[in-house]
Amino acid sequence: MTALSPFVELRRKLHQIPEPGFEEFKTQQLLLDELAKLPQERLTIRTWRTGILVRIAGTNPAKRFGYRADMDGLPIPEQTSLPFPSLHPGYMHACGHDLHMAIGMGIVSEFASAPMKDDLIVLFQPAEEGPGGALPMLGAEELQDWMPDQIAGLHIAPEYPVGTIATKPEILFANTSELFIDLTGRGGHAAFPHLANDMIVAAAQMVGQLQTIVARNVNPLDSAVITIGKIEGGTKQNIIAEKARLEGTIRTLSAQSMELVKGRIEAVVRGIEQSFDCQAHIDYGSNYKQVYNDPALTAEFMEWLRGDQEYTGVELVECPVAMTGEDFGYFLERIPGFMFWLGVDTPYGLHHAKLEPNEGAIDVAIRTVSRYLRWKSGN
Ligand SMILES: CC(=O)N[C@@H](CCC[C@H](N)C(=O)O)C(=O)O
Repeated sequence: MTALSPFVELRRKLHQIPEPGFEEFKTQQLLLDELAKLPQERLTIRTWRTGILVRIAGTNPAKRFGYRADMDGLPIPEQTSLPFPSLHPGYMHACGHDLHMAIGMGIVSEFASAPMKDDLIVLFQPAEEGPGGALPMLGAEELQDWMPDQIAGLHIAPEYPVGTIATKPEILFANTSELFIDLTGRGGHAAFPHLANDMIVAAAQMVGQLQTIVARNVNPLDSAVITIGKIEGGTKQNIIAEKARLEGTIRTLSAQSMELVKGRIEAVVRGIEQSFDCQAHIDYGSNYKQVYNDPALTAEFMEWLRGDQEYTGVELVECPVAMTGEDFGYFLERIPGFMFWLGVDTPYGLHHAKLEPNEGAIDVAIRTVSRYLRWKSGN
């Protein structure tokens, strides 16, 4: 039996301890323990909340390159057949952040042993799935004197084969806003609906009406999504529900469409309040900026990948924009750089309980990002 790469082993350990955003305590400790095993001469390690910032000093630095990996898991009960399943009931690394961190550690390890000319800052960032760690990390005191001049990040892509990298210049991922709507009416006996205001019926109406916004209000040549991923309401089958809560997310390609969609949501909610004689409260939770890849740097990276194919073995795909969100958009708003998809070849999509990414992608990413950074740094 061939030995596992240390970064595949690390991914498996991380996979077993998925944690919610800003509660990545065990994850942070595991990463700190792994960092402590590396040659320390060029490393400086800082923690920020549950995140970690690592500087790998270059041999003759003129620039600072940045690389970011996100850390949090999702509230999904795992249904994979993996021999190393989540040990945290109801939580799973179902968005690949376990691979993202293992790749980040592989990149630190590469440059800790054989530094490049320039400095490298590797950021292990909490809370990408929510409430968003990128924006507060950018404002963190710990980052200010290490702010990168250029930054990159990746996300696993179930639909591409291992060995594929997919990206594009300009917009890659959508603008996002979370959406929480609380409805309060009047509860009562199931047999006397005329004496109550049923918030289950109001919530059901609301879901249907919200779906008309994308179909009827957004320009069909633009793109938007409203997904309600969770509904809560009621206490028992023969009690009319006094309260209901809808939880969802809004995605748009333009900032203007986000404003339009929010305006229409508010109109729909006001209508429900009137027609059901109830109170509604909207909370937009956290909002992420679009992921906008720097056109020149992305084109250069794509060109480099094509030229370096015989060494990296990577197949480059110029992909379409996706309606996924990523708080990495905040890094890209401040620092020129790009994000790309990394093929992990698995039939189940992101946020699915059966997601089983092919771990062969870990070494592909470490090798490719390291080679690219050395090339950019001139060694
Ligand atoms: C890559 C990915 O799946 N990202 C998440 C980001 C979530 C943002 C926020 N919590 C929201 O739901 O709007 C995604 O769902 O796209």
